[in-house]
Amino acid sequence: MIGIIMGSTSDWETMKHACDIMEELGVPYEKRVVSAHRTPDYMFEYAETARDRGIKAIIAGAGGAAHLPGMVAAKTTLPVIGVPVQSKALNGMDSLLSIVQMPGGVPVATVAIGKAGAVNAGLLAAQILSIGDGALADKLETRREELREKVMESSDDLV
Ligand SMILES: Nc1c(C(=O)O)ncn1[C@@H]1O[C@H](COP(=O)(O)O)[C@@H](O)[C@H]1O
Repeated sequence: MIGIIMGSTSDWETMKHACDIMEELGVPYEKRVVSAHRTPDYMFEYAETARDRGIKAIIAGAGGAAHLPGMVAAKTTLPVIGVPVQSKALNGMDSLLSIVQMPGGVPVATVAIGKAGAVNAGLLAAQILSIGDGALADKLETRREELREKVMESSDDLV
């Protein structure tokens, strides 16, 4: 199971794209609002209990002072994938820089700002799971092949 968390319901517009990937690939997941700033004790509990609850990787999205992915990573040794949500004031540069510059020893796999990042976070989590799941690996291969075919055919649109 994959844990998908976000700092606020206002991140849902972005983070739903990670959930869509889970649905598409048939990967079980849970989605929760968890905030390092607003619900610090719950964030600790979530991160500390995640492995024992069967979570295999955590996707954490946040915007602005996006400390959630890093703080969750500080409290678990599960893989944490950070999604920088596009902020209004600074277009997500603040989110990106808050997530990506982790100190040595506590990694967060940071993806791109916004929707593409959320999609890739979902795919990366699935790819991690696919190490021990051949059926999921096959689904990921099929998805790649479809993408390749779509791009090959897209040359015809250049009129
Ligand atoms: N960056 C964080 C954290 C955190 O890092 O723990 N908690 C909430 N937030 C972010 O605040 C932004 C504005 O939130 P509101 O829309 O609720 O005011 C959101 O993008 C959220 O991720």
